[in-house]
Amino acid sequence: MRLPRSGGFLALAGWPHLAALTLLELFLLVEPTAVALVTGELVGRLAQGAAGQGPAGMGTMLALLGALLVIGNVLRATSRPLAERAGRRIDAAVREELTARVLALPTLDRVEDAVLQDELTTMRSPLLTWTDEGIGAAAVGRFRAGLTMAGLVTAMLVLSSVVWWWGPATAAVALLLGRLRARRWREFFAVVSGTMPAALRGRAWSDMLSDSRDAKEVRIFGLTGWLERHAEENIADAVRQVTGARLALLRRELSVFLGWAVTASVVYVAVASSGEVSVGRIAAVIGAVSAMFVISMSSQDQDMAEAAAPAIDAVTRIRALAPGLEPPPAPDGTGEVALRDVRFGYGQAPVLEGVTLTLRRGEVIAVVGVNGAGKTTLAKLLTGQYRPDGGTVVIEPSAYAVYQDFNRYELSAYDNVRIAAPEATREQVEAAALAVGATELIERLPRGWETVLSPKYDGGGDLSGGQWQKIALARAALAAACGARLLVLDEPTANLDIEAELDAFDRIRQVRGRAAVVLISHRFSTVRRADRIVVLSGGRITEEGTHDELLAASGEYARMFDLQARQFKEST
Ligand SMILES: Nc1ncnc2c1ncn2[C@@H]1O[C@H](COP(=O)(O)OP(=O)(O)OP(=O)(O)O)[C@@H](O)[C@H]1O
Repeated sequence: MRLPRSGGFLALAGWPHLAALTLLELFLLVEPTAVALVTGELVGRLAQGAAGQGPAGMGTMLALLGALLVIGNVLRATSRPLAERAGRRIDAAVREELTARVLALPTLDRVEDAVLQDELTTMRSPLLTWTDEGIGAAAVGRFRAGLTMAGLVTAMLVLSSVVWWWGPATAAVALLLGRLRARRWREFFAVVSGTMPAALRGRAWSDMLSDSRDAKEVRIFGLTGWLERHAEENIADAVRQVTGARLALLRRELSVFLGWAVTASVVYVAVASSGEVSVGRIAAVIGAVSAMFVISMSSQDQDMAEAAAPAIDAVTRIRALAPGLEPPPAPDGTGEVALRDVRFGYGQAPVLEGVTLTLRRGEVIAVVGVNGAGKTTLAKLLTGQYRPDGGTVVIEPSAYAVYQDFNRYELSAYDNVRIAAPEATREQVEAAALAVGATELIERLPRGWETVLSPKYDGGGDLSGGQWQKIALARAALAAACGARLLVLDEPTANLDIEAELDAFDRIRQVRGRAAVVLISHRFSTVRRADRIVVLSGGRITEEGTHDELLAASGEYARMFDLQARQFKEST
């Protein structure tokens, strides 16, 4: 069942490559038998010469043999790079296709899907394929393995020219031993695949030892020994299983080789006792048996296909898992982004239920609620990263969001801001930084705007949590300046001190233009300045209004506000 699938991958190498590879491989497969035939003929004529009949046509035969050997060696040297190139082209095409498929997934929940992530890990894992180019190498390998049949047929014809049944009999043994060997390799790779989860777990543990993000806590809490123990436990178990399987494979390989030795010996004895007098034919038969042995046993290509089988299966499943979805509904021309009676949950239990919310252009809406109330989920629904389970969300296509865990790109400060609107001009980028008060901190960096924001780079710099948030706010300001109609700010100022947060909030208000701003924050000093405040509780919007209206209503908002105000007074 695997053949058509790898055949499908093969086409990705491109027809010119495949045609060149086919011609070259066919020549190389027929070449050992042709060399055997010409050598046999040459030896025969030499024997005739020794018998006094004169070495007729020796020059031509020698030239032919020389040409075969030279061309064979040149093409053999070309064959591997050509096959590798074809394999790499296939890998590149598969990567491109899968990346496009995952990027085309309209919602984040599909990308986060555990099954999809597992399949992607399996597909990429060099542990499975033992090479970075597994699928390509496998598809080309299987193709080359198919071509070996041509070599087998040629060698078979030579053997049958002496005694008709020798050819089919030897070829049958060759095929049988080849299949046996392939099955052993399949068993071996099944063991390797089985150890994948443990090996990946072990790698995850050991990655924590060297990952710079984890290094701080690993050292502070003295976790090195603990992590090493877990890494070793998982990896040692995987290595033990693979080593055992490898030893078993070696033993079985030996028996296959012995099988061949016996077959070759039988043919040689049969030739010797057949009364065949032509030295040339004897040499050709010996050459043909050797060629058959080489062809059926050098099945690395076949092995490669076995190794990559799980990766090929994973790609097939990813293709099935990640079909395109209908695009979300676009704004209906009223200029309003809206959630209507929305229901959403990550699993069985709903996180949001019956949520209806309309955002007006230029309005600042604050969303408040206790931890886990569903504020971030609401933000992700608004920007179309999740699809609701029920109700409708009208998505604003030109939205920009800054989440709590916004990306800290290992790029220059300039690119870290510009990334919000890659088409922005230098003036716009600098104006956005100025608007949120980030200019000074950027200009103080070792190379100013060109400083890479990562200490991993020579001349790179790092920023404090609050400074990073100013970069993220500059992105939002730039997006607004470049036409974003919706800004979602999910706790973008949590690391700023109160004064800096109020200042940042005022600045965002100033630059928002016609964009609606959704601000998620736990700080009521900022929240109270929003045009409208919604309270999320138990998955529903329980209160909605201005700060004064909500205080007057004496509901949950008023309670949370009082609590925070009291704490603030007590601490000052
Ligand atoms: N990717 C996810 N997969 C599964 N459950 C999730 C996921 N993200 C959030 N949740 C769950 O959904 C609920 C709402 O989470 P959400 O992050 O929206 O809350 P929040 O109000 O933003 O909380 P916080 O104030 O702590 O940031 C929580 O119970 C959380 O555990």
